[in-house]
Amino acid sequence: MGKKDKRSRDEFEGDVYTSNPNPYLAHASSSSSLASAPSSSKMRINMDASLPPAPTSGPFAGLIPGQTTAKQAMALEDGHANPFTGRAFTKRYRDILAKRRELPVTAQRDEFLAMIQRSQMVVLEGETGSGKTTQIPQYLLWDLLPHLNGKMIACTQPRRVAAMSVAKRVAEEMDVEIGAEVGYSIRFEDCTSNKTVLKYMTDGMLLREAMMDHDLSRYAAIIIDEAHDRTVQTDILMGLLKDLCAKRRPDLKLIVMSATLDAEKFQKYFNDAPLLSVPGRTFPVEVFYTPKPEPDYLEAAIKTTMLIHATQPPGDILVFLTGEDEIEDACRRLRGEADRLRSRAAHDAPKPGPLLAVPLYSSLPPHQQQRIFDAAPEGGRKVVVSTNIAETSLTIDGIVYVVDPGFSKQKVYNPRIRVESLLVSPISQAAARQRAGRAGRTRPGKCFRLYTEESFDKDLLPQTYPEMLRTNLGNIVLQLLNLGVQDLVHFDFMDPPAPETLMRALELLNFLGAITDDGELTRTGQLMAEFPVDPEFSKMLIEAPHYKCSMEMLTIVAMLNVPNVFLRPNDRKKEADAAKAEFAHKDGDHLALLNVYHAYLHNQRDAKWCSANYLNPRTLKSAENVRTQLSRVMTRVGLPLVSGDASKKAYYDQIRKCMTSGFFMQVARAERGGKYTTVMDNQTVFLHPSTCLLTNAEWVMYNEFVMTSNHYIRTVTAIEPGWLLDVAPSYYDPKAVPEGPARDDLARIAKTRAVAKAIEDRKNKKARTDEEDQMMLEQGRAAQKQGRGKQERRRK
Ligand SMILES: Nc1ncnc2c1ncn2[C@@H]1O[C@H](COP(=O)(O)OP(=O)(O)OP(=O)(O)O)[C@@H](O)[C@H]1O
Repeated sequence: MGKKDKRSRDEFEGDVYTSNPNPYLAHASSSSSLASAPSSSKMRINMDASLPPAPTSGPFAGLIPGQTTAKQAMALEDGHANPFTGRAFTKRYRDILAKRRELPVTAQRDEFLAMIQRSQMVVLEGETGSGKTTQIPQYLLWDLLPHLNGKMIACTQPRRVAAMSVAKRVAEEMDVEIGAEVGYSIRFEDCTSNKTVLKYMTDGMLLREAMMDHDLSRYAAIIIDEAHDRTVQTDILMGLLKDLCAKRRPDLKLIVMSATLDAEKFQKYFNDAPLLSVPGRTFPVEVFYTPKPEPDYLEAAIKTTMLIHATQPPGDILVFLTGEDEIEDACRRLRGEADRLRSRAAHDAPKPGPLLAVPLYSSLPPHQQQRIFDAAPEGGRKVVVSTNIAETSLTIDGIVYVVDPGFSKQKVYNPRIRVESLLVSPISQAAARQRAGRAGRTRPGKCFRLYTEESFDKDLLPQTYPEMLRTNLGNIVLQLLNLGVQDLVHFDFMDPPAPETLMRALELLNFLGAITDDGELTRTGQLMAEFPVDPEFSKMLIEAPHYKCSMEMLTIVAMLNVPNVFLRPNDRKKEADAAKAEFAHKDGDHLALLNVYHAYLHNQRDAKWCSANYLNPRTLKSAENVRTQLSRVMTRVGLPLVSGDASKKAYYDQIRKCMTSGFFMQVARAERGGKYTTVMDNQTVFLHPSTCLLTNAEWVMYNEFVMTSNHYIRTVTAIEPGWLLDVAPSYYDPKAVPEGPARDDLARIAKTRAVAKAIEDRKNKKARTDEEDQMMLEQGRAAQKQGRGKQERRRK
């Protein structure tokens, strides 16, 4: 038994600590713990009221939370039985354990523990594959033993697929069932139980939990992984947790893990927290560059992949592309090329093996994403073609080759014209290193960069530009307000967003009725924050019962929150367009989406029916899933699920009007020559060629602004300008609208309405006066009659 251990034993058995070097226990008040101590003198007493007494028997006997040494923990890991389950360790566990002990991070287990036992916050920087994501949470688990006080350890990931797959790996490493001691939580899926002590989750899920419980009291420690990714959610979590640690949870441990050399910036942000650098990686990765720039990265990626397949020793391939359509297209082409290669192989030459091409992108349902872990075909190869969601934390066993064209789709936001778009842009050097790091995890690897070395050095930014600085903040501001952060201007952002972007977000929320003029969250705002979608969509859902179209709005919002359902293969564009026209609605694309969804259900979700109609069955399935989740939120917050009468003329008007209540800021008016002008920002735009709109609508609302050589508006529906005055009277006060035909129209409608109202008022007033005259007349007659009656009676 170690020295520390012996001392703890002596002090714990029936007595109170007198001196405690552990900051985890340091803030405890002795009187409170004494008062709550059981009378038995044999009971161990812990000074921290938030921690239960450490056990005197069983596998964890003698371990004091926050004081465990690596040696003690490793002795338990090496033991006969799993201390968590009581079951004997399996052979597979021991095999994996041997490999884990070879990871670079193992050498620094003691150093890490000493740091986290001394300091509330630690920044950890390590090479890809050094063991951060899988090992550090387990080190903490053995140290804090959070199960002893019913708390958990959380490890956040920017991406769902990583949270799920790492949790599964760690459950295997700990020899427990996934969902029991080790679990994961991602949007729309919670795989945890009351046994869970280590939870991998997306940063977005932890933020949602923080809305319910501002102190995150269920957690003993939180690890923010892949902090260098700098997603908006990660940045907000860092700000919130920093504040929480300082003000309300001195007992909470916080570890921020990053793969890059930017660790100093994190260290500084976290009040000069100690830094642990983990050098070294698992296996070497050889990097190759192209001698000259490639004119078409997609073609180059396919060519390189086929070349590897035809000439390189066994091993699977991971190819990075930018989006769903491109990936599906590449998978089809790779399958075709591989088949051709096999059929063309000379009789006497060795035949290249079969090739399994698997796509990976965020909108694929989770079970389909899991296909990337399928084994390669016998004697052949697996190629995973993925967006940058495979860039971090993922280990796909068998990947030896990485093909990196150097691009990804990135958000860009222009607050001046309030347009957010996804643009294919060059990745950063840090992202390129991450990509290369997907090889060399379970054996040595090779990375083929489809750009020159000079380009890597000179053209790629060292770090990924924080998402916070290039995104629309509407949803984030709503979340922060719901988390109780009132002073957004002074919120401790690592990189504060541009004031104009923040102002635009506040303006949007104010016009949507989510916040007051003083920036306080309204009841509508609180309801809006419950929905995991952009504020315009949640506003539509909240307004839906008023327009008697909750069911329709759920469908439309769900369909707009999944990728495009319409397929349009290059060689069958005409047929695909004809199939799409069958679903068209004269008033626009949103109603066409409603038609598609109804037809999908009517045809029993049949995949064959989908492909005959050029619809993507996977996307429709996702839409159904999103719709279910949203309808659960509506029910939970008490919004009635009502529907109108589709045979009535007003039915579609009500739906369009409800959509306008959310998207009134995205409206354009027709000009001559098929052009439109956005009403408030005066941008000239065209209807996207994909539109189903069949009328020459003068006024339209749109969902997306697409920037190419021309500016297009996509997913468009005809609206009445008068609705704008109904749903957003102050935004569309004609005085606030820029001069031009739109303003003239609105002013004319406002004036006509004012005149009509005046006439109505006068009519009402006249009706009132006539009514009053009539009443007085009748009263007079009655009085006369009464008077005559009296006279007669008197006469008699
Ligand atoms: N599912 C798995 N199958 C086989 N080996 C795995 C698996 N997951 C992890 N490993 C092994 O553990 C090593 C460390 O993985 P881990 O995810 O902890 O690294 P990391 O330092 O967090 O890297 P990164 O920052 O790139 O995610 C891998 O390189 C690999 O050898």
